[in-house]
Amino acid sequence: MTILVCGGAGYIGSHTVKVLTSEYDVVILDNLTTGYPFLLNDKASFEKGDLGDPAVLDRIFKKHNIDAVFHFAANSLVGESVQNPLKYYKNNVSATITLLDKMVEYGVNKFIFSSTAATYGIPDTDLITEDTATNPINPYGKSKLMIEDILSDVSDVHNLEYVVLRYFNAAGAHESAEIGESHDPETHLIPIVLQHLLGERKQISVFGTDYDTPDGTCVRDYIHVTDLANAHILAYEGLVNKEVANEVFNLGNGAGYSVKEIIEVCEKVSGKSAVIEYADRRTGDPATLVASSKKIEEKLGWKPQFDLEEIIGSAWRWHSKETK
Ligand SMILES: NC(=O)c1ccc[n+]([C@@H]2O[C@H](COP(=O)([O-])OP(=O)(O)OC[C@H]3O[C@@H](n4cnc5c(N)ncnc54)[C@H](O)[C@@H]3O)[C@@H](O)[C@H]2O)c1
Ligand SMILES: O=c1ccn([C@@H]2O[C@H](COP(=O)(O)OP(=O)(O)O[C@H]3O[C@H](CO)[C@H](O)[C@H](O)[C@H]3O)[C@@H](O)[C@H]2O)c(=O)[nH]1
Repeated sequence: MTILVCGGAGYIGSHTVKVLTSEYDVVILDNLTTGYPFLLNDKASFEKGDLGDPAVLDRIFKKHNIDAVFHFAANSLVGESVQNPLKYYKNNVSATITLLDKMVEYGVNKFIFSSTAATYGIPDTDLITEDTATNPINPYGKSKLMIEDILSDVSDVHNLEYVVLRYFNAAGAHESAEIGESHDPETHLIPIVLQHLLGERKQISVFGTDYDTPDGTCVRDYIHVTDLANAHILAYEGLVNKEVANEVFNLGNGAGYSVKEIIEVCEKVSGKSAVIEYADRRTGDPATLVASSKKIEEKLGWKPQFDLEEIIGSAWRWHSKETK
């Protein structure tokens, strides 16, 4: 079995490739716009190119006997998506349509799609299930929901089966500390706090202290990147074994932690104290986003293996190594 991983030189894609290569042949397609050569895996073939380019896809589908596509490649900065919506609709929607078109043409009929909690917008519940209404409030979340809708329509008339995985807050690094989270600019809380504790940033800003949460700061559901990687493999095997088809699943730990709590755990793990600036709210941040992942537990037996301290511990080992 050969799996094409679009975006395999990025954060979550590279961790999934690491798990996948123990059992499957892997081809990575990446244009290295936000991914890095050092995240590429020696055991996988690498095709440099853009998934919006039909000629690149022709080359790959002719050269490799692809059985399934895992699609991580996207732009995913919420603020940037508001400033530059066309970039998001072009890369996240248009390029994905090109990919789906070529999959249909070449008869590649299994697809695992990276979606996001941002599809829910500002939900009116504290525990989000897949039945919670989707109401994205920025072009990034909208672009992901558009692909979810397109997948549903395409699978009605073509031989294409898919699983949509809506990740909550991906965090942590591989246990080897060989790969970990690398974004430039980094906007995610945990790497920012750890980079500060390693002396790379003067201070950290807490965006908003007046939310309707126990300590006034935003609550999120942090999920280890290896747990996300494992969910992809279960989803793929579920498609192959006909246990699931054309389903949407949340992926989170089911526990919410506030920004203040995250900083405290980072301080505990690192043994260092943070310099904190309390700042205004960041536009578009919902107060609380916590996932119910009961559906994927019941249908595919997925269960997260890592708790918050393990997530932050693995990230700390990665960032400490990266800083040396
Ligand atoms: N990081 C999170 O917390 C999070 C949460 C929810 C959803 N997601 C989704 O998960 C996926 C992976 O996120 P990540 O944090 O690993 O991002 P990332 O930026 O590290 O990885 C994306 C990869 O895709 C590549 N890429 C982008 N556009 C491409 C194109 N047109 N052609 C070829 N390659 C292209 C980039 O070079 C990069 O290697 C994204 O789809 C993102 O929207 C991430
Ligand atoms: O320097 C910082 C960075 C973040 N935060 C806060 O920490 C929380 C988590 O922020 P992140 O940026 O780490 O994560 P988000 O919850 O904003 O983003 C996650 O969910 C989004 C959808 O809601 C996207 O899917 C995104 O890729 C994913 O990481 C938020 O309340 C944010 O305001 C700070 O206080 N200071």
